[in-house]
Formats: sequence, structure tokens, C-alpha cells
Amino acid sequence: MKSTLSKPAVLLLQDGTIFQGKALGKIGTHGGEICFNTGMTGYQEIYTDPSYSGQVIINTTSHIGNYGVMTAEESESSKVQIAGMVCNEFAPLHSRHTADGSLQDFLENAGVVGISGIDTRALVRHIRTKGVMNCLISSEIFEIEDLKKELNKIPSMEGLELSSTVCTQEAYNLGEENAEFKVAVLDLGVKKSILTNFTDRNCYLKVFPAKTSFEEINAWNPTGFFVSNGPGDPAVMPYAVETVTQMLNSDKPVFGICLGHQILAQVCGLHTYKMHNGHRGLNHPVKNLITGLSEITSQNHGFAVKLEDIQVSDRAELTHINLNDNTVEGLRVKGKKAFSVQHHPEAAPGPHDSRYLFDQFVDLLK
Ligand SMILES: NC(=O)CC[C@H](N)C(=O)O
Repeated sequence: MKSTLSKPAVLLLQDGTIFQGKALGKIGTHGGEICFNTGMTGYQEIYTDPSYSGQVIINTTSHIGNYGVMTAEESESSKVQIAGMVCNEFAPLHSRHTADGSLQDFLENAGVVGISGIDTRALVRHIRTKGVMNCLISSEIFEIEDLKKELNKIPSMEGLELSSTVCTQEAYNLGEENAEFKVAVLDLGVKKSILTNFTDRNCYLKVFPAKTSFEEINAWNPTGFFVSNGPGDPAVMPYAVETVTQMLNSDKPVFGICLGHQILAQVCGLHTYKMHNGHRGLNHPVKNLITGLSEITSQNHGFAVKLEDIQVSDRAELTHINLNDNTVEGLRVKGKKAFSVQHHPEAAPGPHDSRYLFDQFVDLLK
């Protein structure tokens, strides 16, 4: 067993609560906003999803690491994005014939500081009651006052713009050049599997950095626009709201996922808010109000669009609702070929119930 895994570690929450456990990943000190994901599989996809930038992930499933990693195939971006990881049982050994390494090595090489041996049920119940907060994990500092000092340096997720730091810094193309449709992607922290869902549907892509102007994007002459998922607070991204406003004004089809949905909502004059606790998991029930059918969805968000705003909007119409807590899950823009969802139709990880939304977008491109 790696020696790291036998060293002690500590988790300090912003409200002063302390959990003791064992180190994993890299020996060090790191923190972020503490969030829980209830998915039972897909840890590698989660850790490499750019939407998790700045967040420490509690995996509520009881065993993590047991199937190792497939570095290239199962990563949602080119690096590990999470700010830390908390779990109950961390598997020192993995078993899967296609794995190319262990999760311990994967996290250690990525510089991720983690902690295992935590009663994740108690921890999640605590956060569910108190609401989302910052935390610090350390396997090198054990003095409470020193830990508190480090924790206080972590910024609040509310008011934080992160897309421009995690997105591509150079525009690039993906797919077959002679494909039927050309989709311009506004990269706010896009997941790889979203892009493959487009290229699998006869779309040639050009992926643009978050702060690219509409003029530059439209100069490529796309058939339609996609506004991606991504980390941070949607309320502090006026640049993206401006770009998507112009996308909408062009009358070409527009599709948004998660952060992209929150931006499209703001274009329609709706507001977003920070949730008491976000939605992160693979089994969240959502109802499509147009078809009357429900779908089981993959989710990862800490902000949401205000339901009261969309109920009185003359620009946006509610298309999907969350069956657990009646939060806004989807909208379409009246009189435009534009729609968006809060959940993740690409899944990765998660069920594929909502993949029809990619087909719906391709139908609009036609
Ligand atoms: N997956 C996402 O795009 C997340 C959107 C946004 N950062 C939120 O937490 O709500």
C-alpha cells in the first residue's frame, strides 16, 4: 500500500466542525467549496469535469477507487479539476482489466489533496442542514488555528467567475470538416462528452474561449450555437450574457447546458440564485412539461434559475421541472429556436434518458 494512504489527514469545515481521517492523493493542504455527489460510479468523470473547479467533492458512495482509472477515455477534460476529495472507504487496490492506473496515483500526480475514512453520511447530513460552505483538507497541518487561517483564504463561490480560467485559451475545431452542420461552442468549461454528442450527430465544431466576442464567433458562419456548462457563479458573467444575447438576436438555433442554461435565462431577464445545497448525482427525476414524460438525469449545479421569474416571463417558457424540489430544469425562448436545460443530457457519468435533447437541437439546425 502507498505510504500516503496510512498518513493522517483532517477536514475542517467553515463552521468549525472537524473530521479526522486518512490522507489520499497528494500530501498537502487545499480547500474549496464542499459539495456532495451521490453517484455510485463515474468518479473519474466527476473529478475531471471543469464545472467542479474550486470544489471539494464528497463521494457518498461507500467505495472509491476500486475500478482504477482509464486516463484518456474517461476524463472529461485534460486535467483533474476538483479542489479536493472526501470519501469513506478508499480502495488501495483496483481491479478492472482496462484500467491503466490507480486512482491514488491519478490524484497524486494531479496534486489533489484528499481524505478518506470519513463518515460521509454524518458529513452530508451536516451540510444538508447547514447549507453549502467552504472547507479545508490537510495532511500536513494539524494545528486548528493554522488550519483556520488557511481556510479563510478560500474565496466564496458566490460572486466567483471561473469560466475564463478553465476554458480553452485558443479556439479549436473538432469533428469532420464536411459534416452537415457547423456548431460554434462557447466554452465556459465544457465537458468532452458534450462535444462528442455533437460530433456523433453530424456536427463539425469550433470551440471558442469564454470571452470571445460574438462577431468573432459568428464570422465562422455556424449553423447554430452551443453554450456550455462550467464552474462559478452565473450572476457575475456579463460578458457571456452579452455574447448569448447576440447569438439569440441572430435567429440561429441556440442550445445551453447547465451554466449555459443559466446564462440563456439571464438573456431572457431571469435571475439566478445560490441554492442551499446543489444537485449532484445521477438519479434526479425531471419532468418534461411539453411531453409529460419524466426522465432520470445526471446533475451538477449549485446555482439555479428563479422559478418565480420564469412563471411571469414573457420571453422564456418553463419546459422541464425537477420532481424532487420543483426547481427550474429547462426553458425555451418564445419565438426563437433556443432552449436550455439545467441537468446534463450527455450524462458521463449517468443515465442517457435526456440525450434526445441533442437530437432536438440537431432538428432545429435542419
Ligand atoms: N455544471 C455546471 O455547468 C454548473 C453551473 C454552475 N457553476 C452551478 O454550479 O450552478
